[in-house]
Amino acid sequence: AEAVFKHPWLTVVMDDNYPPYSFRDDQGRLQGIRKEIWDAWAAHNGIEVRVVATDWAKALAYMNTGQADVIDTIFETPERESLYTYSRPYADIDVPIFFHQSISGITGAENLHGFTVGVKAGDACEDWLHAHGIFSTHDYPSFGELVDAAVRNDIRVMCIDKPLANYFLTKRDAETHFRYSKPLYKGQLHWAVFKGSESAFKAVNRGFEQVPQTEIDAIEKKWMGSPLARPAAVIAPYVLYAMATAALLSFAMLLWNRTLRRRVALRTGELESALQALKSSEQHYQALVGTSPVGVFETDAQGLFVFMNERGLRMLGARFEQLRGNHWQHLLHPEDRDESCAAWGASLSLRQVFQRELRFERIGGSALWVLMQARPMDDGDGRFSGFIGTLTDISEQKASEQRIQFLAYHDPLTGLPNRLLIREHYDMAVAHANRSDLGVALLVLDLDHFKNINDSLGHAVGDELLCAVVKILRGCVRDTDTISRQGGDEFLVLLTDQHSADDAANVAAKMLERLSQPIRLEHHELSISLSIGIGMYPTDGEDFDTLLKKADTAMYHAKESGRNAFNFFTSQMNADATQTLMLRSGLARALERQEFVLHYQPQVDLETGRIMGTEALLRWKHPDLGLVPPNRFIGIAENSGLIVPIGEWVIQEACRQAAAWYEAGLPQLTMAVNLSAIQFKRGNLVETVENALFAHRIPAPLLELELTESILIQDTDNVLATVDRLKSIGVKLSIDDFGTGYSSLMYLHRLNVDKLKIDQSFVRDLNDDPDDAAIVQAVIQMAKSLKLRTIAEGVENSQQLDALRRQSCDEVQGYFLGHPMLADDFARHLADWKPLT
Ligand SMILES: Nc1nc2c(ncn2[C@@H]2O[C@@H]3COP(=O)(O)O[C@H]4[C@@H](O)[C@H](n5cnc6c(=O)[nH]c(N)nc65)O[C@@H]4COP(=O)(O)O[C@H]3[C@H]2O)c(=O)[nH]1
Repeated sequence: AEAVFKHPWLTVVMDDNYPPYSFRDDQGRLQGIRKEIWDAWAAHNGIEVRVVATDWAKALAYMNTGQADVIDTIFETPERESLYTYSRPYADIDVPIFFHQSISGITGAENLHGFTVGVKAGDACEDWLHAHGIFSTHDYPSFGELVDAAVRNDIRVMCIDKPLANYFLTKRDAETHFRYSKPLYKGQLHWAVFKGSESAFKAVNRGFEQVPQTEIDAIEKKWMGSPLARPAAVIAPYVLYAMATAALLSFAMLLWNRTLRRRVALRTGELESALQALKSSEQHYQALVGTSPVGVFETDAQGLFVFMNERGLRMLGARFEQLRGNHWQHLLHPEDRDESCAAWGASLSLRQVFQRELRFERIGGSALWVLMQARPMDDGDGRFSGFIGTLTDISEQKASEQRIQFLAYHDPLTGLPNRLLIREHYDMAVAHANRSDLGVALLVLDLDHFKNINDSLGHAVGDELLCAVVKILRGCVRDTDTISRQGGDEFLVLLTDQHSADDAANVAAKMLERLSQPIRLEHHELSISLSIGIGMYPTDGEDFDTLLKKADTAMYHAKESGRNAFNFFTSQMNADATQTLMLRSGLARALERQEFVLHYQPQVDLETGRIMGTEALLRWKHPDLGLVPPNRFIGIAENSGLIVPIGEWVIQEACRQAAAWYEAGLPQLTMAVNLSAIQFKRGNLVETVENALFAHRIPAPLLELELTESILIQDTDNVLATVDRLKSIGVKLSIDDFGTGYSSLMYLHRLNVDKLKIDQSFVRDLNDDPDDAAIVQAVIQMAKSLKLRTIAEGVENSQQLDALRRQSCDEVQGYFLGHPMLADDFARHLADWKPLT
């Protein structure tokens, strides 16, 4: 040994602060396992061992400067590997991070960033931390001081060998203030010699072989209570508790782990089979939806389509790209939109199933009837997530329903409404007539001798004829009227908006006239006539059945009176209608037959009291009816357009008469002539007037044209233009019946007229009705402010005349001053006239 070692003794250097292996007691004496083991080594080998126990850094320095043969209580680290040859380890040491209990979550080096880690200077842990990227370390000269700093809270984290920490913390009664992580690494305690001192190494090893194991075990047991292989046993009882708890915990953990694993396995199995079930149910669902005979769709919470199966797409004639992101309500047929949207809104707010028959508009625009059923869905958290539903095509069902409905209300042969439907239409027409103060006519039509055609030519020809008749009848009525077939050869016709019985008579006459032409069928040409009975609402009855009965009676009268005729139920109407017919047919030839004549009514200037003008009033000397007043035929003439040539004749004749009077030596008079609205629309009014004035050399200002308000309210721009042209010729213009219309005031400032004619309805009660008096007064004042003259018509007595004079009316006209009379009579009237005083 002496040759092997530097001296005749063995120098062993070690840490003096590494309990329980090596440390100093309160008196400063060296104590611990390693000291006693080296004592035993010395005793068994007869070689002195000088143990130099000191601060670890110094111990290293002592060794490295060659002052010791052996260094003990040393850990093997990579840095030291090249320096020493190590003995087999004699103890396993955990090196964890100890941290203050207020800190949580430190499990290893990865959590140490941001902390200053306390270490003992030169300790292997420092090397380890640096190697693992932790450089914020703070060195303490000894483990004791490191622990003291931690107990003082100077540092809160320290890296320290577990036995040491336990030893110092227990000594300082601070073990419960700290927790520790799992070991950063496990250190192993060795003794070592310098590399190259193999002989020394062997000698020391051989020396240990001399020491019986029992003795070594005894030493360790003395300091630790159990051999060193169980290092924790050395330390205070709490460590035992901790270890027991840890053991229990790890057992519990194991058990829990195992249970957990089993549970996970079980759950995984469950999930896998659920997934499998889901996959197959998804496939089922896909197959079901794909082959479903109904449309299946899904919307999101906003009502936008997110899915539609093939069938649904085919029904709608769409590709899904055309629907995606579209609100389903955009597809609704406009007529169904409002109600369907309201019903949808209600289902949504009540979270109820939506079910409704409605129409969609296909992509091409055609209508599709569907039964739509949709169920609101939620997203599992109770939030509405959209609708899922079906669309069943019910177009065929609807078509047959409509067909049944149609047949319930229509005649299958002609497609005309039957009696049920015309009855409904009647109620609507009556309601409308009441609102607009008009009448309704119900006509019963029966084809004369239709039975003969059926019997001789067969039912097929009869049917063909009926359809042809319907076509002709349709051409005689307006769209708002209704033609209905009652069966056989009988029809009903409902005429709406009837101003008078004349309207109905006109239609009936038109029907008779049109049907008087032969009807061409496929193989035959047939002549047929009609008998028509007319009932008027409200004159003849108010309810449908009463009116129908009366129209029926009237129809039989028409048949009795020789067929091919129409008949009103009321005798007066019959008479009127007959007369209208006569007038209509006679009017066309009245001009050429020179049946018209003008009567003249004087107009008196109230300032002078003289007759200064006359109004030409048309009369028709009917060969059968005698003298017909204009109110009976002007309307018919206007309807037929005959008013244009008749009106032209009036202007010519009035001018001719004015010239004749002038030539006969009568004073110059203004000649007032009435114009019809139709003359403004058709015909060349301005030219007519120019021609007449020119032909008879009448100064234009002597001709006064009377316009009615009805002229002024239609086609205003044209009327205004014509009025302007007439004015530019120089003729005078007056507004007839002023005050009876409603728009006259509006036109007054735009129309360049000369005179207002106060309607006789205001004059009639001038002295009895204060309202009329006020109106007359107002019209006169307004006219004055507009610099227009006024003439009051219908003056029948002196009281009216006086009142008008008091109100400063300019002119008067009426029976009191002279009835309308023939030209010769007028000339005499004029000659006999005594100016008013
Ligand atoms: N109760 C009563 N009536 C009086 C009195 N003085 C005159 N009359 C009547 O009142 C009507 C005045 O003519 P109007 O307002 O232009 O109303 C005229 C005019 O609008 C129209 N009319 C007459 N002649 C023509 C014409 O040549 N062409 C056009 N388009 N319409 C004409 O026929 C309407 C009726 O003419 P007439 O039957 O001649 O009826 C005339 C006249 O006979 C009176 O003191 N008391």
